[in-house]
Amino acid sequence: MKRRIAILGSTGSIGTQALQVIDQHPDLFEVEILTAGNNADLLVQQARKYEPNVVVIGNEEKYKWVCRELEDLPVKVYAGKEALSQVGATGTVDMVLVALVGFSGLMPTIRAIEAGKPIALANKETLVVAGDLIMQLAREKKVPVLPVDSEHSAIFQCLVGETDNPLEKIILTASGGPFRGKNVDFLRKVTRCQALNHPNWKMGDKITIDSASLMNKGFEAIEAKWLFDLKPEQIEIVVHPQSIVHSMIQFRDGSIKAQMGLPDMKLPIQYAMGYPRRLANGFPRFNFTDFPSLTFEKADVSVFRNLSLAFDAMNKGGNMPCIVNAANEVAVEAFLKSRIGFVEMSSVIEQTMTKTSFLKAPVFQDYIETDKEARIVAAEIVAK
Ligand SMILES: NC(=O)C1=CN([C@@H]2O[C@H](COP(=O)(O)OP(=O)(O)OC[C@H]3O[C@@H](n4cnc5c(N)ncnc54)[C@H](OP(=O)(O)O)[C@@H]3O)[C@@H](O)[C@H]2O)C=CC1
Ligand SMILES: CC(=O)[C@@H](O)[C@H](O)COP(=O)(O)O
Ligand SMILES: [Mn+2]
Repeated sequence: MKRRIAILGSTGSIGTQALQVIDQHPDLFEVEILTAGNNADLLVQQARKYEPNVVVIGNEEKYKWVCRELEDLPVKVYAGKEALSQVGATGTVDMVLVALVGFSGLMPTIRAIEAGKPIALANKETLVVAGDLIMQLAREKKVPVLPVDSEHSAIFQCLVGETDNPLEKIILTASGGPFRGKNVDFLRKVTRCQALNHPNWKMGDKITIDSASLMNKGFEAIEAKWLFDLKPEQIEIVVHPQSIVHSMIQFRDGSIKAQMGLPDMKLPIQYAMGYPRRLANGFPRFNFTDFPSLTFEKADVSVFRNLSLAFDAMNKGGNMPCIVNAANEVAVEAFLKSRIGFVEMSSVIEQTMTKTSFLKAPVFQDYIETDKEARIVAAEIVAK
């Protein structure tokens, strides 16, 4: 039986690569649902090629156009936020790949878990915002949350066969982004274009800026805490500019296991979609002699302050990571629109952390309220 996949965010970097994985394995996977935010053109092209049962366009103004373009196909078309949240829970879906960006991934993930659907999770912000709630719900519903993020997929792969061996720590690798080795004065002047020029990965704009500011690595630490049930002090960050070692785990005897390969998201996407099987593929192979020097260095948190802000939030707990996520989304958008500079993103986040109501033990509705409040606070700081 083919595994029927819902791809939430099919028009993005992860979504389009997931479709390339499916192209490699037409005998194993079937596209059941595709969703887009604004990119109706690409959604329609994808729907014509993969003939899913359902498509959802986030932007309701494009609903009629998508309906017209697909009227000759037996595809159900829906639009809007509520449809996006519900669609993963559809009965015919076997697995939901959450490839949405930011807070928008939270509700669809919750609804899919509630419906008992295995999750392939690319959307790290969902775990940053409400990792306690998501993992608790997944345990209750006995639903696997399979990491797609390359570092977490690496750790997950290293953990296979190690259930009785507790971890001493994990070592998350960071490329260091386009500004590795630069100082704050340099960062003050960087442009949107420079920040979007990631050295190793071609990704969506938001995560690319997060990689440049190292917020991505801070978020990945929080993501790892929840996925692998770790204490903050068990999470180490190491800058590895070649992005070949995707991450490592260290056991109590000091032994370290690493997962390696070329920087290509199709592998972790395929691993999650095919889990527990490793599927054959024709993706390019890593060759050691092409990379005679794999290097490792410390992250400079005095320059890349977002990394320590994320660790502060993880240590503080409660709704603080949710506050940081909201502030970061506002700050990244403002930077991309050239309303604030690169370094100012950290100030917006830091101030939002002190000005938004802190809750030690938030419940679901608190996360929704916190997200709203923190966005207002951050937007006011940006406006000033
Ligand atoms: N790209 C990568 O290599 C990696 C990404 N990730 C994570 O995966 C997630 C996706 O990243 P990436 O693919 O790069 O992002 P992209 O920006 O490339 O794609 C995001 C997708 O989500 C859709 N979308 C965005 N906002 C909304 C919204 N409000 N409502 C409905 N749909 C929306 C977009 O639709 P449209 O374009 O049609 O508007 C698009 O399909 C992120 O959480 C990221 O951190 C993790 C590891 C690696
Ligand atoms: C591909 C992937 O998983 C990204 O999250 C990647 O980690 C970004 O690179 P950085 O290490 O520069 O953040
Ligand atoms: Mn990653």
